[in-house]
Amino acid sequence: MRPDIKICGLKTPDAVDRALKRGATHIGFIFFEKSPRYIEPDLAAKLAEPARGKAKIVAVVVDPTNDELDEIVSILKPDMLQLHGNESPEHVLTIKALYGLPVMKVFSVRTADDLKRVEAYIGIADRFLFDAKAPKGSELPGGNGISFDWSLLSWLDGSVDYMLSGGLNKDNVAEALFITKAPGIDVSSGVETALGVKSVAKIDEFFDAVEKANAPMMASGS
Ligand SMILES: O=C(O)c1ccccc1N[C@@H]1O[C@H](COP(=O)(O)O)[C@@H](O)[C@H]1O
Repeated sequence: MRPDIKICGLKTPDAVDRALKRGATHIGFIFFEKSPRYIEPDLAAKLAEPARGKAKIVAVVVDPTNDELDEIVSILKPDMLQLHGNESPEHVLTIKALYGLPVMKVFSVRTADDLKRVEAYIGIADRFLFDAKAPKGSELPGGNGISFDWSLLSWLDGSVDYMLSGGLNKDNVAEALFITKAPGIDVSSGVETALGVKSVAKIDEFFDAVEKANAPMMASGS
């Protein structure tokens, strides 16, 4: 089965259109002001309109205040919140109770120990997202185009529903899927020509690579 595919950090109608045409299951908008992918909620709401009912609209936030969430949720009306900061299990529960939206909680991974934190969120977060740890000095908690050791995910309980992210691109996504069998994948900088600039050609190449990786094996010699 093809994994869920999230294209994140969208800022233009052509990139949204191409992601939807290629069958993205999720599209993400970044509400972290230091990011080159930051977007105002009202522009995100306009861009998201053609996606409603076709792909899940995901609002990506980092240790958000209730005021920030009030604004984003009321204007964008997302289908899901991606919590990309250090939100505690209690904070995740509070956010879910306040907004009634499913939450994808992000974990930054460098070693197997980083996966131990997941346990405290089981039954609380609706989905998990595993990203690489940001390099020292980076202002961005995500969107750094860096991968982690995908084999670490073999330590996860098989029932954990997650998306894999961090430095995925057309050249490595097949290997990432082969190693992890991830039920979902998420890409941002891997489909950009410059920081924050999405490329429809690169979006196409990414989907082509996933489809190729996912195609049934042809019986050799037949
Ligand atoms: O993309 C950003 O600028 C960003 C900012 C703040 C939090 C998350 C962000 N992006 C997320 O990072 C991962 C991986 O991105 P990449 O493919 O390695 O560039 C993805 O989940 C984005 O949602």
